[in-house]
Amino acid sequence: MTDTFTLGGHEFSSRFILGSGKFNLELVRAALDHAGAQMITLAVRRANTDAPSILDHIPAGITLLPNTSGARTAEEAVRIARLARELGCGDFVKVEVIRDTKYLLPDNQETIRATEILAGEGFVVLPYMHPDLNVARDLVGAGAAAVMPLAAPIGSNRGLAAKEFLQILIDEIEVPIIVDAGIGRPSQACEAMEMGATAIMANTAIATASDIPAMARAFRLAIEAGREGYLAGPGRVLERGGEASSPLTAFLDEMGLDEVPA
Ligand SMILES: CC(=O)[C@@H](O)[C@H](O)COP(=O)(O)O
Repeated sequence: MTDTFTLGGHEFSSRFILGSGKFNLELVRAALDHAGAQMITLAVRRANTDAPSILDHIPAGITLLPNTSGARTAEEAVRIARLARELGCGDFVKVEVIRDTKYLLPDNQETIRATEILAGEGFVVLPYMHPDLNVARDLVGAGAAAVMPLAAPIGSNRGLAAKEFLQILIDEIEVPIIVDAGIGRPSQACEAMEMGATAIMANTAIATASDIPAMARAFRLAIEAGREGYLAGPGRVLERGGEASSPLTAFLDEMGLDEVPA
């Protein structure tokens, strides 16, 4: 049975999504051919101005995820999302509302407002958010199809800085959790998947690698390994100072023996 997840009625088997902060054709090709991406984000402001458009290089069958990057308020995000739809980019939208220009952290409150309006207009809304349980619940209540909490600031390659809070969302929120931003290494993507994330969005880690196709492939393998590890149900971890055990101890216990017979 294939292990898939569904967003807005579309089924995805790939759990890697290419982000669009740094965008070029080599990266798009690597994401498709080596990372197996089935969804690629697109900054609408670029789709609107680039000549030739990056849109010409995304094959049919790949789901476009236009984002609202550049928006500083809910209203601006809504306007960008509507423009994306008019440009023929489909009904998916990644809501990004960012007022802070230093750390590029999302404005959770404006993101909730934009999500509510766009979900009401029939968009499949995937909001980029700072990982906060109350906000995630509000986003689900506002109609989000998934939530996209950051792992660390965008473009930082710093990994799972928000790990504790991501785990709370994974444990408590019923829509897919797509860990976005800051994932810098395949091992970090693997760890997020082992924690139970639904999928990973990454951009900078691959875009800034020395060998882009090789890093794209490494991400695919890491995400698949993490997912398999999660599904396999990782074994328990002993508390520090806990009693160590080995297969031999268990065997001796079963035999009712304290030590190996002479
Ligand atoms: C919010 C945003 O722009 C992200 O989608 C970004 O594209 C991915 O983050 P990284 O560049 O840190 O991987």
